[in-house]
Amino acid sequence: MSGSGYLELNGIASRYGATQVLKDINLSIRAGEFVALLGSSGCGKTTLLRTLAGFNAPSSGSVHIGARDITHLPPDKRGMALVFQSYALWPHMTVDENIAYGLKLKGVPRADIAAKVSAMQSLLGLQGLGGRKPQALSGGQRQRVALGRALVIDPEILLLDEPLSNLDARIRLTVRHELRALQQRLGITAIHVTHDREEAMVMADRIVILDAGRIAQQGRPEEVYNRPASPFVAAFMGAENLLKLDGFVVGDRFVLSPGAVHAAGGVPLDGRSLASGAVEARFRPEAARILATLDTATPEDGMTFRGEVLAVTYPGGHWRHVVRTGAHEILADAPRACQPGERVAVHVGADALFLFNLAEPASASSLPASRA
Ligand SMILES: Nc1ncnc2c1ncn2[C@@H]1O[C@H](COP(=O)(O)OP(=O)(O)OP(=O)(O)O)[C@@H](O)[C@H]1O
Repeated sequence: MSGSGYLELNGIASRYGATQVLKDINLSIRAGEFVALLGSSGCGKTTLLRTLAGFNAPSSGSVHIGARDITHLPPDKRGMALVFQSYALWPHMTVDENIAYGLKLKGVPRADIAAKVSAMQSLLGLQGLGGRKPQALSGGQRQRVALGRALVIDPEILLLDEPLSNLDARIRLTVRHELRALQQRLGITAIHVTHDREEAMVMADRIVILDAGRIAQQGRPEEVYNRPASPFVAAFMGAENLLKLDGFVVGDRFVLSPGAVHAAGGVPLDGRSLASGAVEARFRPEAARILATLDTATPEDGMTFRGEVLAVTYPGGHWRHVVRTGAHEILADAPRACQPGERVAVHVGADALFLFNLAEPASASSLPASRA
């Protein structure tokens, strides 16, 4: 074991035939922690969860719970429960029977089963539904039955594989909070697979972002959101606007060189590892501020560029502008609508500007190959 966590994954690699899916995964999870595994489709989230559950054997590496090596233990001996996206309830069984299922398999006495099932139904707000079959339940109720079936066996670790993605948007928001509150109340360790950034942000103590089978970054939600460690994480966390710029390190600042459509600017280094040369600048649409007039003195902190509004939409709460700057297009949100054809200046503050060194220098006058 390498870390001091409760659940430890060391050097986990996994393959399907010749295809390597997980590469050198090292993860140390504390008891009672809620960890979200976040990543785009096919990056290996489910494979990692199945490896934890014991359904996939890793090709190398180990899994420990405390001092116990569980790498080769069968799923039913791991003290874990898995909840799927599809709920996987038995259609011919009632709610009571579905929840009781794992207890029956364990040979728990009937009277104890009845008491535990009833307690679980109270906990999950399923009272009065015990006699119904799954098809007579709403999606949210089915999801709670699936959770009840998982939790009733008192697992040490709860594994959740996109359990909310079949719920409609409104119920999903409620169940997110219910699930998180329940996990905290029971003090259970939870690992939750999702490709939904907001879901991971609001539910998890820690987010682990996977990219092509590797951990791209892990940290508290606000850390990965505000301090993305790579262009991939920045883009995945919503900073999809991309400009390529040049700059140089002066003392504790990275100074951005002026170009044909952007003014000089800069950011405090503040722990960023940046070298003089070409950089990729990423930022979120909501971080871009459309300045009142082109004559506004350009702030030194951050970056200001000129452009032309191409299109305006109203997604709710703000106006979203497509702005052409140089040969490229970015998205910028504003509380008021600018008109297509309007010439604007756009400012992005230093805090919201994520800079990463590029291998090759970019010309300051040729702004980025950005939005696909
Ligand atoms: N049984 C299998 N045999 C071969 N390849 C597989 C198998 N299961 C998954 N894969 C491949 O392994 C890769 C990772 O799959 P995995 O299901 O872990 O991804 P994921 O991140 O959970 O994706 P999604 O969000 O779409 O569910 C994918 O390229 C997938 O096609």
